[in-house]
Amino acid sequence: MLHSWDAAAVRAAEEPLLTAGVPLMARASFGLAAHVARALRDRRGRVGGARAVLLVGSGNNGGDTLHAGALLARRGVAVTAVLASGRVHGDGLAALRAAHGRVLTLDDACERHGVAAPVAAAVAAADVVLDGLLGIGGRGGVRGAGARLVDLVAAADPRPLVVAVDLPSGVGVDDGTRTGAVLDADLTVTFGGHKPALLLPPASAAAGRVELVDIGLRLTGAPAVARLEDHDVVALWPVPGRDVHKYGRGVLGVVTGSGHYPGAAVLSVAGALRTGVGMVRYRGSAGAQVLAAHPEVVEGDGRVQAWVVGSGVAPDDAEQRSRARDALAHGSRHDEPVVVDAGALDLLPERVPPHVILTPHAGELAALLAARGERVERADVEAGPLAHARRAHELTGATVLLKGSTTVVVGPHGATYAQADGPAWLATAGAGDVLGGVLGALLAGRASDAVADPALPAALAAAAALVHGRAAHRANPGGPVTASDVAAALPAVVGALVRA
Ligand SMILES: NC(=O)C1=CN([C@@H]2O[C@H](COP(=O)(O)OP(=O)(O)OC[C@H]3O[C@@H](n4cnc5c(N)ncnc54)[C@H](O)[C@@H]3O)[C@@H](O)[C@H]2O)[C@@H](O)CC1
Ligand SMILES: Nc1ncnc2c1ncn2[C@@H]1O[C@H](COP(=O)(O)OP(=O)(O)O)[C@@H](O)[C@H]1O
Ligand SMILES: [K+]
Repeated sequence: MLHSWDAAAVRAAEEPLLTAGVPLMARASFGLAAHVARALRDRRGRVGGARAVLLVGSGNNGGDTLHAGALLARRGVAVTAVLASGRVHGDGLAALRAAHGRVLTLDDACERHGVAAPVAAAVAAADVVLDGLLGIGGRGGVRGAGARLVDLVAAADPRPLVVAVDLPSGVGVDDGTRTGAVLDADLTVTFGGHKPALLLPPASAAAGRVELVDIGLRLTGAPAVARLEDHDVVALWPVPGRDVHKYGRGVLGVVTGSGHYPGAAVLSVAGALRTGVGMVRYRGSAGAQVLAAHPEVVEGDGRVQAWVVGSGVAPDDAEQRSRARDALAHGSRHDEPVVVDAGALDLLPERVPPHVILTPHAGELAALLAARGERVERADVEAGPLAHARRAHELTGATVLLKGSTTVVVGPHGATYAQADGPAWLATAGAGDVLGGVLGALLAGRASDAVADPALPAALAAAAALVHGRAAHRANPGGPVTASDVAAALPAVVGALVRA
């Protein structure tokens, strides 16, 4: 599992080490210089003779950058530091000057007249640019001279390699927001531990590849945001024991699809069956289509361990909405986890337990919040997925899985995941219906655990997103997929993950 820690946790871990005189900045800058040197070697065959530009802000992030620049200068790199502030890290600046690095400043005249010619020339000639404007001390986006530097580098042609120091400057460190100018990096070299912005959308898209430099921090306690990796899945998966029978594996009740959208029922059932479940009981108006596609499904009432409701349930299908409402009420009152998707999100009671899991996309989450009196539009959710998923969790009590290119999951006790496992090809109609089925199958298999441990539904939701994304890759590596292809790829993905 990949963990990330917020700025306060990182500072708390740094403090005793700094008091004890541990040279954290030397460790950070040494690791940074080593990664930059490797990237230069990969790109141009050798380190010596390369040209580097350092964008240097007023804090320790700029200090790391200046020290790394000094190390690179001693390896034969022509280093130019551009100081975006009149006040920069003194030791770092002295180290760079001692290593014969060049230093350019953006004085007041430049502030008024744009970026000075020597700066523009240095950026145009650079093989690599190190973004050390702001680190975990950044508040709001990059402003002033720094913002002009960001624009200058972003427009450079050919584009130099961009390395973000600790994290891309100006992103919301703890919430993953992106305000103002942000320089998209090819590589981020982060110190001590990942920061939430490196996992959370939309900021995570600016980080590029992320390398972690161990500077000896002891980061303990719960991470701010986690990301499941393949090897985490097996511990969460309801792998059947030798003597299990179908009812013991879990029965999933599915109330999805409608006259308008029978395909959603077929796809949600496909997701569940191919993830592995003892039995699917289908209730609803698309029974004929479901049975034609999946003869193993049982239609009608009967005992279930978990539910999936809402995918493809049309607003004017009163009968199917009433079934979904009943299932939701029953599941939230009893020990039956419920996945609530699409057409059932507006049927949610005021408060529900965390074994009710909402699976909206950004537009649906905005509508859910707006129905609860929040002034939110889809664009707001996209700009701050974590904050809005959290708000929905606080308002409803439900675990919230917010779909997107990176899927964000929020549950109780701070359980937070950000999964980025699927290709962009997965943005296709019906893919969300398959995901609902995957999650439903997992919950049916672990129903009593998911009720007993309020944080488990969030972990299972993250596992469902991981498997769903992997299945999209496997269905057609590097190319287009249909939702049916994704479902068809699930058994092999699950098999590979639980055998590993
Ligand atoms: N404390 C240490 O010894 C270590 C710190 N490290 C580095 O230090 C960084 C944190 O350093 P700092 O706490 O000095 O903070 P930063 O370097 O992130 O920046 C803080 C400075 O930027 C200014 N600032 C904040 N928001 C701004 C904005 N939007 N526009 C323009 N200026 C803004 C502040 O007034 C302050 O002067 C980490 O990200 C990491 O790179 C690492 O070297 C590890 C060790
Ligand atoms: N750009 C993207 N990259 C990767 N996955 C994506 C992207 N956009 C959407 N997805 C995923 O595709 C699925 C789309 O679901 P959804 O929007 O509910 O579609 P539908 O309602 O048609 O099934 C979700 O699992 C979502 O996380
Ligand atoms: K930075």
